[in-house]
Amino acid sequence: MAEIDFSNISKLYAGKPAVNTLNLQVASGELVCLLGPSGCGKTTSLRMLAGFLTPDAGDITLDGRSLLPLGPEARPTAMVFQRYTLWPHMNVFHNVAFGLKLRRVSKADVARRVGQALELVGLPGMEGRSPSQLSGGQQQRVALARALVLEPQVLLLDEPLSSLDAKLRVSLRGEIKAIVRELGITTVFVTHDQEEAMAVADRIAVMFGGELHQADAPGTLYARPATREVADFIGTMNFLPASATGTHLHAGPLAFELAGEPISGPLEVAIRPEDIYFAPSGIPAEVISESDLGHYREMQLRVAGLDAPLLTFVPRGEGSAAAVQVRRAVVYAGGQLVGEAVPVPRLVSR
Ligand SMILES: Nc1ncnc2c1ncn2[C@@H]1O[C@H](COP(=O)(O)OP(=O)(O)OP(=O)(O)O)[C@@H](O)[C@H]1O
Repeated sequence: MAEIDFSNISKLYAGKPAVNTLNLQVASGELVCLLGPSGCGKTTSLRMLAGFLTPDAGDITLDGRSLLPLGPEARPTAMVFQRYTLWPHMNVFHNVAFGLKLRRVSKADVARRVGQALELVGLPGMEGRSPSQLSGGQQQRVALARALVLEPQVLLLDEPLSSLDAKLRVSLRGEIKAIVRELGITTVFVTHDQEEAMAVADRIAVMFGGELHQADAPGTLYARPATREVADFIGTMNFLPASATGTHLHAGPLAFELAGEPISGPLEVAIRPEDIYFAPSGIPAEVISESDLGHYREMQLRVAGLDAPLLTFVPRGEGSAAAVQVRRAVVYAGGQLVGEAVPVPRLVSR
């Protein structure tokens, strides 16, 4: 078991909260990504969990026991940092073995565990190499082996892939996911890259300005962003001002039925670009710009009755027409999600 609980955690710098009343649970064996723009408090949260920073309020527990009285070295956590932090004068073996030696593990066990850890990260037999003889990706694998060899209950990853090139990032993130799954190790992974978070996480915790806005599975986060900020940050979104009467919503010529409590007043309807499609029976629209992005086309549309253009993604091979329809939308009041909405077919006047 290794269940983490951030309970009402706050951290202030010069009286300003870097993390404000964070409540977040990470289940045993779960991989949770902390995601958000620069300065949102994700690194501060991770460092409090690791013991490098002390919270000003709240508690962090592991399996119900507070971690706060323990220094970093006494916590059952191991961290991998953004920059390869290998000791350049030590070979791979000694880099990975370092923590075990501090723990007075026997020589034979050190050799066995280092061998196993290197195998796990795909670098078997590399013990004798010096860090300068390794690529960036290999160095980060060694850093991962150095963390895993300690058999921590909790693995902490602080932007571990951000100094690698794009292709390598994609392959290594897949490997990290597979390794932590195999080991069943509770993992907290900090990233500002939403695609990375979507690809690796069981759940993503999205933070803005020190506040947690939503912690959900990637699919849920994408389909039902809890706040307008999450909706804007994750993927691409069209926002339209709308008004409501009960469960009937209007955004210019678009009419929706809200699946939720009746509501009144000003709202915003948010529509993913891929949920806008060409349909001859839809609302008149004109393509004002278009870019071919390979597997799909991105189009700006001027839709009759709407002030702002709508962005749509059109799969390769699909044609366009002079009218559009909407598949689904999500609705925000005061920046908070109030529900999903489905379009009401437009009555065609004859
Ligand atoms: N040592 C410090 N002294 C003062 N302010 C700090 C300190 N460390 C962080 N902050 C502030 O706390 C807030 C949260 O910082 P944090 O590093 O946790 O954000 P982050 O989401 O990890 O950002 P990034 O992706 O840029 O690392 C920021 O406003 C930052 O400026």
